[in-house]
Amino acid sequence: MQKVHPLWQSPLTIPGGTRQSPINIQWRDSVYDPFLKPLKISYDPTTCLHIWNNGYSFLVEFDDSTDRSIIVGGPLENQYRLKQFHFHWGAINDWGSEHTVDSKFYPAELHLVHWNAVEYPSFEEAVMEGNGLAVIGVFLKLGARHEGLQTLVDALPAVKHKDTVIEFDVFDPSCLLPSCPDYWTYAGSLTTPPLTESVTWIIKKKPIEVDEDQLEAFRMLLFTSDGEEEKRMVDNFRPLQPLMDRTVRSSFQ
Ligand SMILES: NS(=O)(=O)c1ccc(C(=O)N2CCN(Cc3ccccc3)C2)cc1
Ligand SMILES: [Zn+2]
Repeated sequence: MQKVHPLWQSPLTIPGGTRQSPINIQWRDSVYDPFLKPLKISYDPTTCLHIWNNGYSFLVEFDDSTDRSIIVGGPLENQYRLKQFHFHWGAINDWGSEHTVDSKFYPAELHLVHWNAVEYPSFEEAVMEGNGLAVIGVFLKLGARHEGLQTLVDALPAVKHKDTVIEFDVFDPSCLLPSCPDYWTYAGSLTTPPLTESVTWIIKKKPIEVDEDQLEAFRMLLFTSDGEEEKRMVDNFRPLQPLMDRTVRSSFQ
C-alpha cells in the first residue's frame, strides 16, 4: 500500500521512480567534477508578470515567450528559460527546506524553475522530458533582513488566499542568489505532482539570509480559498526520497 502524504495527495514514492527529489546531499559523498562550467544567469527584470497563490506555494511567474531571461552553462547542454520561482518553508525555523545538506534542514528553500525551450515547444511538454527542466535551489537561513526579498514580502498579503493573483511587473530574481558560484548538481524530479523525472537540479552551496519577519510573512499565507476554513500555508515540502543509483556532483573542491 503506497504511503500517501496528506499534503501532496500524491504517493510519497513513484512506482518505478529511480530519480526522485528532494534528496539529502551528503557533502563528503559528492564528487567534484572539473568539467562542470560556471552557471551563467541573465534575467530581464521586465519579464516579471505576477505573483500567484496556487494552493501549494506562491509563484512569481515570468513571460517565457522569448529568451530574455535564461540560464546556460553549469551542467546544462542547452540554455533554459525562466518560467517561475517559488519557495518551500516550515511552520517553524527547524525545518522547511526540501533538500537537506548532511541531514540539516534550512527554514526555507527557493526554486527558480527553467525549461529547455531549445528542444521543446512548451513548458508543459518539457515537464515530461528527462532534460526538460532545470531548477536552481537556494537555501534560506535565518539572519539579516533581505532587502531584495522585502519587495516580494510586501506583496504577499494580496495573495493570502489560494487562487489569488497580483500584478508584479519588475523584479530581478538574481538578487535572491548568493554571490558564491559553488553548487551541487544531480538528476531528479519535480517535488510536486506530477513528480516527473525531468529536472536537472542545481543546488547552491551557500544560503541567503532572511529575517524572522520575512519567514513569518510566508507563514501567514493560506492553502485555502477565501471563505473556506483557514489553513496556514506551512510545511509545503516533500519528504526526502532515496538517492538510489545517483551521484551528486559538485562544482567546487
Ligand atoms: N518544486 S519543483 O521545483 O520541483 C516544481 C514544482 C512544480 C512546478 C510547476 O510549475 N508545475 C509542475 C507541473 N505543473 C503543471 C503541469 C504541467 C504538465 C503536466 C502536468 C501538470 C506546473 C515546477 C517546479
Ligand atoms: Zn519547488
